[in-house]
Amino acid sequence: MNQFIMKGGNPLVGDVVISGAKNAALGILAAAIMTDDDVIIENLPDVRDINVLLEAISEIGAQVERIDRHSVKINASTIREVSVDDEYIRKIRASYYFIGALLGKYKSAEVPLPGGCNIGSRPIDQHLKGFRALGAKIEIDRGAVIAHAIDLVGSHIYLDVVSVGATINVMMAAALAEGQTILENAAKEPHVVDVANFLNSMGANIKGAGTDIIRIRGVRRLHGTEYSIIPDQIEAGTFMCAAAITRGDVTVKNVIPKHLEAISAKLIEIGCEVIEGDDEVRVVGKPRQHSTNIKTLPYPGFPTDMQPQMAVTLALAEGTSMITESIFENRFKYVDELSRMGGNIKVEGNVAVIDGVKGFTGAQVESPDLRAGAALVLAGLSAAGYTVVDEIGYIQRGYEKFEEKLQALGAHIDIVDSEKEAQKFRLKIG
Ligand SMILES: CC(=O)N[C@H]1[C@@H](OP(=O)(O)OP(=O)(O)OC[C@H]2O[C@@H](n3ccc(=O)[nH]c3=O)[C@H](O)[C@@H]2O)O[C@H](CO)[C@@H](O)[C@@H]1O
Ligand SMILES: C=C(OP(=O)(O)O)C(=O)O
Repeated sequence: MNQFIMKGGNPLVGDVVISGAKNAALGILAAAIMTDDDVIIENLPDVRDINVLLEAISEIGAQVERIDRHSVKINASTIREVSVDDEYIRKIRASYYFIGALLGKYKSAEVPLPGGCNIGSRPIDQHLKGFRALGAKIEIDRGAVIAHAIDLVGSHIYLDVVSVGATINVMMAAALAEGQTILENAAKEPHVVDVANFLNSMGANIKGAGTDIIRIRGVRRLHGTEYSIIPDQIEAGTFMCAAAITRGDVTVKNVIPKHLEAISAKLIEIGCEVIEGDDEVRVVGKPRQHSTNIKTLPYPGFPTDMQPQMAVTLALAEGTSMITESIFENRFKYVDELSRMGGNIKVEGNVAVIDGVKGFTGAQVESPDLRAGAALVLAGLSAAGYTVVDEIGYIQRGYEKFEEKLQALGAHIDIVDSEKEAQKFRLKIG
């Protein structure tokens, strides 16, 4: 029963080095099985979802060699089966990337329907529509997607909704199809571009990633590569909000400031100082921060994965803010937990109306999902007294050594697994 325990009130001050992007790494690791050569991947975040995916890659017969905590060598020439399944892989979202990767390479895949955070209904109809357009036969049988093709042939595919997962998945399968695929209404997220760059470094011919039309000319085979993953936009944004929430002064390092523009713009709007460098962004929180309105949108809009952290920031700003969640309908589950700490947020449909309060008070709360959990930790860091956040497994799916990075910025936070340890923490902090 691991929990985060923290005593709030310290402004966070200092530098934090951002890890590799989880959501890019998940696509890249799956794509790494599309060649029989060695693939070396660097700047992998050491988080649970990545470790689950690596385990699954090794279970289907590929060789996975850890070079160090953040690098891995994969050789998939020994893959013996195209059926991926275990109790952990069912729980993560990115298991769906095995469909595109295996279908592209072996023209056959059997993968359980994906899990991931329970943030709304998360269909994969657009992924399947794309695979079918490439010539695959798809069935859903006993909770698994079963996909087969004699040959994959390039096609013109229009995605009905902008989907990160469908864009990456179809791009992977099309990379080894015959002829050209044109993917319209594609997602433009930095991780889509990173997976495309990775595939191109393996010999794929993908043009236009980062725009809404991606052209993929299929190649016969992909070769080995060495590739370093981009920094995590959402981890960086989370620490930027931590600076604002605690009225601190934090420089997030090893980032691509362009990827953070939507977040920086909102922090500037509420009165924070945001100073961009080449590969760092410094956020200086101000005693008086004010309200604003936000609508989550596909990139370059404001990311849904930053919505809870920004809501906590606005919950401590003067005035009334509105957040419209337009991607996932069930992403306000932190609201009840935050109200235990004194937050004043009302949700109607996909809109949260946030009345700023002067401060939070510590409480015992439960993390409902990954980003909501991180947001509650940020709330606890500003709250008077002690806060305990339960169900931290969600948070560990996507944040590497969250407590250590926060401690280095001066936060009083730790992980404890018993009341005795919690008591020890309280005695130490006083
Ligand atoms: C592992 C990973 O990278 N997860 C990210 C990915 O999730 P995920 O890939 O699940 O999200 P999508 O971009 O696919 O979903 C966007 C919207 O499209 C809808 N949709 C999606 C696919 C489909 O076939 N049909 C359909 O209707 C979804 O319900 C949602 O409303 O992008 C989300 C949006 O940036 C992020 O919140 C997640 O962190
Ligand atoms: C929602 C997220 O992850 P997943 O899609 O894996 O559930 C996330 O990274 O915020």
